[in-house]
Amino acid sequence: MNQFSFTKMHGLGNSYIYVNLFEETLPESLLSPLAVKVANVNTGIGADGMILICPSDIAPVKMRIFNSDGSEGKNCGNGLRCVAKYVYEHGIVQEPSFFIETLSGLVKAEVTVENGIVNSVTVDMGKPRLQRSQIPMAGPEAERVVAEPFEVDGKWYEITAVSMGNSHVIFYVDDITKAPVTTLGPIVEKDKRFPEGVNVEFVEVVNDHELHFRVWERGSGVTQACGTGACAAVVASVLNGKTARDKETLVHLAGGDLIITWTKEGNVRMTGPAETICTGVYYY
Ligand SMILES: N[C@@H](CCC[C@H](N)C(=O)O)C(=O)O
Repeated sequence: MNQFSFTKMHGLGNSYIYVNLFEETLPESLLSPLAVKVANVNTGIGADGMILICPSDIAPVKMRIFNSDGSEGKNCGNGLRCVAKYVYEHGIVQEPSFFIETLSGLVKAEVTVENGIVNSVTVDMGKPRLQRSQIPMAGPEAERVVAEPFEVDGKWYEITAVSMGNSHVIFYVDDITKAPVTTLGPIVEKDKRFPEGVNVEFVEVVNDHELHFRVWERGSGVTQACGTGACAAVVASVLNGKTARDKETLVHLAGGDLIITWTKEGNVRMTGPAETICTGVYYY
């Protein structure tokens, strides 16, 4: 029987099984099936997926994220904060500010430390990608998708699409408690107009610096929080004239709050917590 050591961590209830590939070796062909297995709440450990903390040629560390259905995501905001906490607390990095490589590029993390423990992380998530071809979404390539009419099963909605390295589509709702997360979410996730699938977010605007947010994640379904999704929601809200650019926006997710700013320089900064739940050994 094979085995590996893991750490289960979460950012606002968005939990993953973290495997330190500085110390462990996992065959590439098993990564996707292992993510499905460890994520299973009955027969595995139980989580929204699996995240690998890997050596990198261009940064001190690289993150790879697998959703609970085994698909590989290109970015993960809550995962980045947890990876930052892990590598700092395990001495893989010594400075409080460092780069992390993702499948969609480099991001910069800054950890806030108290008595050797990281309790908050700010990640400069880089610039949102707004052209339709960058989402990617079917239609005229160079255009942005902002308040665009979108039909599902004979009903019309307005959508805004944003890539934070991974793809997001935002629907505005009047009352977040009535958002059709589990009904519209899975249909839109697999809609053919999004050839790579999409993370589906529902947003209620509270005021020009505060949003309520719920998510149906590509490959994982309902989660308590999605960091890249919250960043995309803030960008979408600026594009739709609902919140202000270069001003902190408080995003209320099911699992807690994130502070996000789309700066005038163009980058999106996200600040929030990262927590360790437990460590253990998984047998497969
Ligand atoms: N929970 C994440 C995003 C995880 C990946 C996503 N489901 C995808 O496939 O793009 C976050 O915190 O950003």
